[in-house]
Amino acid sequence: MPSVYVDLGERSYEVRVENGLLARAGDAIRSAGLAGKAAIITDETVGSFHAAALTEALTAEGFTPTLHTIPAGEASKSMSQVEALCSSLAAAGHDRRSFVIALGGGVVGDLAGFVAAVFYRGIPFVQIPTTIVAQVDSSVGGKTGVNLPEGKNLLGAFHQPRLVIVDPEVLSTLPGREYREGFAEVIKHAAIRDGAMLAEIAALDPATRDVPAALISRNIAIKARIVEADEHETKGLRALLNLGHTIGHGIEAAVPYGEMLHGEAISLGLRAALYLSEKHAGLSPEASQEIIALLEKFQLPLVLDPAISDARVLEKLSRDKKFEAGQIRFVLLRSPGDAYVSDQVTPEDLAEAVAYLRR
Ligand SMILES: NC(=O)c1ccc[n+]([C@@H]2O[C@H](COP(=O)([O-])OP(=O)(O)OC[C@H]3O[C@@H](n4cnc5c(N)ncnc54)[C@H](O)[C@@H]3O)[C@@H](O)[C@H]2O)c1
Ligand SMILES: O=C(O)C(=O)C[C@@H](O)[C@H](O)[C@H](O)COP(=O)(O)O
Ligand SMILES: [Zn+2]
Repeated sequence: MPSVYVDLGERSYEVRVENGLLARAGDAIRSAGLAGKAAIITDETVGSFHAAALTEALTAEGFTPTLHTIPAGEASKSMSQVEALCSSLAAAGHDRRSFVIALGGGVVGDLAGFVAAVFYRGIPFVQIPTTIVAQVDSSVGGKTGVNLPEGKNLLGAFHQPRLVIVDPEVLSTLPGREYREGFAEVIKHAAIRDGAMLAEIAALDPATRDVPAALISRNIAIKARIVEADEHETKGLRALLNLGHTIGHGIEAAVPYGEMLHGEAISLGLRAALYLSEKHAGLSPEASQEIIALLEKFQLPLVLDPAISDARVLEKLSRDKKFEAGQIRFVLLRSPGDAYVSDQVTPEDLAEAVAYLRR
């Protein structure tokens, strides 16, 4: 199973993709050069399934980990949890030689990564992603942070992990809804950079809940190459990974955090981005439909709930981090695999695209 190396100079690291790797996590972490005291951060659900195996694997290698558990769900991606976790780490005797292990989905990864970025002004961390979203996307690239009531991911830091441990076997405990949402980010990666991957996704049978390890690696590699070229999203390339996220984040933040899963909101955001790509980027309706059919295949939402008002979505998305000095920067697709950042999209277009999601 191909592992992926993320080449970022002194911040480089390996993303190891291996079945059963969780049980060998202690050895993998030691081999990556980490030797201090470990703080495992997880959520209640993931912890109940996988924390014991991780603790055993670490103990077998001579680590003495402490366990810090948060409630499951997006509402935990908050500054109050950052403070609570930092206090918990300090109380457990962690210091600047310690390191954090994020065991969980994107919520745990973003939150624990941010804790690692700020605790004692920064300590190392390891990602052990347990959802598809986290294995193919959030565990790689070093974007860490939390939400504000005003919008998604508005506080954060770039802090690269020292190692990412991807064990596809941990996905066996993932509920169906979380399995399906993961494909929004997979379909996004195909749309941005790898049109041929759309056919591979189309060949999967969601009923089998299969997630081929090769598909996970392929997604990690797509993201890794983009992150290597534009680690801090200053060159207009990393912003491509935000396809579907301007309107998607607006929708995710328009309801109480956790009500809609990230991938579900991104599915709606992708449909809106495809609409604007047909309007401004010459995307063919056939290509657009090919991508929508995949979102449908994974039963992802495509129509916006009438209870969520357009005005609320537009207010939340107005804080999109890609916008600068009032200029809207929006990711469009010319064709599958060919995305770019456009400054052609107007506020009226955004309102039109949100309204389009009613149909
Ligand atoms: N940093 C990045 O680059 C990046 C990329 C994509 C998404 N994200 C962020 O990731 C978050 C979404 O991540 P997510 O979709 O993984 O959500 P999540 O972490 O909330 O996980 C979803 C649910 O699945 C449960 N779960 C996780 N792994 C499980 C397992 N193996 N077995 C059983 N249950 C399990 C969790 O307890 C949770 O209830 C959002 O906050 C999003 O903004 C960040
Ligand atoms: O890693 C990136 O860059 C991404 O954009 C990946 C996204 O899937 C992810 O949701 C990310 O957290 C969004 O970043 P943000 O900067 O828009 O908050
Ligand atoms: Zn995302």
